[in-house]
Amino acid sequence: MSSLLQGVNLYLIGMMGVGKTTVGRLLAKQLAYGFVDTDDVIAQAAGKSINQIFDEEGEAAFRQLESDVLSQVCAFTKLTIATGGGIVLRRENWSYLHHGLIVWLDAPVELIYSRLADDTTRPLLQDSDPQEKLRSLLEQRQSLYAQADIRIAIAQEETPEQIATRIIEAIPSVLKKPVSH
Ligand SMILES: Nc1ncnc2c1ncn2[C@@H]1O[C@H](COP(=O)(O)OP(=O)(O)O)[C@@H](O)[C@H]1O
Ligand SMILES: O=C(O)C1=C[C@@H](OP(=O)(O)O)[C@@H](O)[C@H](O)C1
Ligand SMILES: [Mg+2]
Repeated sequence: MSSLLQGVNLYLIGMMGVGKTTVGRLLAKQLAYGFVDTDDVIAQAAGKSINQIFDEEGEAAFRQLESDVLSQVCAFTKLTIATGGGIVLRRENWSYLHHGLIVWLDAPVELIYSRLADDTTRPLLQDSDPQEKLRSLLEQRQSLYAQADIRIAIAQEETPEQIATRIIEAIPSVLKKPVSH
């Protein structure tokens, strides 16, 4: 698979809680790729948590940092990159994402909510009705996520290992060269 990919980066996109960070790390290992999580790079560079960045600088400043990180990582090859759920919002980010293969991890809001109900690290979910907030974020973003090269629909009870395997199995179908006439 690594030889088929020829070093092309894989970008995982999708809603918060869908498993981009968890699956991305496994996927990188399986492909002998490096692993980057854009949120981790942002937090390390800023010297504070994502919550603190949102609190102290606001979402717009976070989105700028996110674009800056993405523009830098896309210069490298052989990476699996777990993005933050909102990376799809800025048009300029798509020009970076399209340097590689874009994989959308798609799961129902109920599954995501069951994972994040007690989570305090997602500033956008610190809301009086987090499940409704997830619903409205997904509604705003669904058509953007759908621009990915590969969609992986995630069912309840699927392990991160099973999801990583399904991604690897889906790659050849999008790497096929078009038939020349
Ligand atoms: N396939 C899975 N099955 C069960 N729990 C999972 C799975 N993938 C991720 N999780 C858990 O869900 C939470 C969110 O996962 P994470 O990888 O941080 O998602 P994202 O990066 O998309 O926000 C974490 O607690 C993680 O351990
Ligand atoms: O959906 C979003 O807008 C966000 C998702 C988070 O990352 P994960 O998708 O890894 O949770 C993080 O970037 C920030 O809290 C904003
Ligand atoms: Mg993540």
